[in-house]
Amino acid sequence: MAEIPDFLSEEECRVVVQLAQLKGLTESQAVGPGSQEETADLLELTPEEMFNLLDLNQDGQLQLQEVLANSRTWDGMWLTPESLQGIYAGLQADPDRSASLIKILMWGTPPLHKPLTPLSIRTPQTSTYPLTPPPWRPSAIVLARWPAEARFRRGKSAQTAGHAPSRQMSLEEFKHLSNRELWHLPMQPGGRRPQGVRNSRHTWLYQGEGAHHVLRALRKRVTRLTQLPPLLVDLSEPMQVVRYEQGGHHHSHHDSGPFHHKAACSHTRLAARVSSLTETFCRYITVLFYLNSVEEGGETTFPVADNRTYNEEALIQENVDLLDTRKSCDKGNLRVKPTQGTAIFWYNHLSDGKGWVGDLDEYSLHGDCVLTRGTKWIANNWINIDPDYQRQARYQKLVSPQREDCGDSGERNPDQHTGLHQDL
Ligand SMILES: O=C(O)CCC(=O)C(=O)O
Ligand SMILES: [Fe+2]
Repeated sequence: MAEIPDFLSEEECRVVVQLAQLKGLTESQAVGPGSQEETADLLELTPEEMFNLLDLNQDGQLQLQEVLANSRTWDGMWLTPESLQGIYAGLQADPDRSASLIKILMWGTPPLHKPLTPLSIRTPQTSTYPLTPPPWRPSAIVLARWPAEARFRRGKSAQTAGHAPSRQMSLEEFKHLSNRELWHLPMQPGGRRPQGVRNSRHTWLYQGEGAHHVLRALRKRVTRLTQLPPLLVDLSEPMQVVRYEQGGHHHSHHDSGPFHHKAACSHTRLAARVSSLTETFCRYITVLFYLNSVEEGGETTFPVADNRTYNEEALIQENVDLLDTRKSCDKGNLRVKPTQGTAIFWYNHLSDGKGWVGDLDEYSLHGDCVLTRGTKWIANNWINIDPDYQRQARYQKLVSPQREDCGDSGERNPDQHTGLHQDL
């Protein structure tokens, strides 16, 4: 991780904050105190419409697999194929796990998934991409309730094929899950409403042609900082601006997902020409700007930075959960105090050794400590690169054929990409 003081001027910070306010900020995570009813109201879908959306093969029955395939949850979390398989197996073996599953699927916060460590849920993402379709939200609940409901029949086709019996649900059965039930959220112990992975508001600011000159200048500066080809930076996500109020926090997470050939990257999904079960953000680099100096709390924490080994189990030990930034920020290895104009940046992936993006760097785990006084404004610039070189190349070709001369599109031998990856 590198810290760069005065990466932005005071004036630039002010402009970015104002542009974000002008655009309007939305709740970063809808699951949170008081949000349940509001979200239910927002979703204007009849049970038929919802069923139809979930019924991917349009056979008039909802297979468990179809619900799993739509298991995108709040806060943009996607489950890895391994996790899905684990959940699938877990559901069939032990229906009583449904209560914990609700927690995982709804929040994905490590403190809440403790009872389910064998399932190895490890893909909490940071934020909802602007295009996230709301209809997927209830699917997590449907899935969570799946084993608990007595109404499900066993899938005939799976049985006759000699596989483990799979359950499926008809529209009539689906309708029995009333709207209230669909939106049911379990309380935390003590009757408290659930706390989200993240407690903030955010918006997205486009930085391409026609955007405010400050935003465009920042994009250019990020290009110079990362020394990546401009096209890669230009084709990345827009700038995300986040505002935390007092009490705001963001539990520790990875900005990018672990790489699976079976999973598509959100940004190259359309070009991937594969129907994949899961999708993940592929964010090679994070550049985070502090837009104001924070009065108290709100540090960015890197709980395992510089650790010699990374062990997921060791993150949660003896009542200390290093991932819970509400409780354990003081136990992490590295904390950065937000200072206006400072940028920090880090790689979320390792090199594949051939000059391209490799595995997720688990040490890039980070979060935001609770803001104890004042307001905190930050902005994120994520540089998206698909660890699958051919998919990235296809994507670039598809979205910017006129820019092939930039030297980063077209089919090339992946072994030849020396110079693109910047090692720490
Ligand atoms: O607010 C911070 O300091 C960290 C934010 C973060 O990690 C994110 O938005 O992904
Ligand atoms: Fe993050």
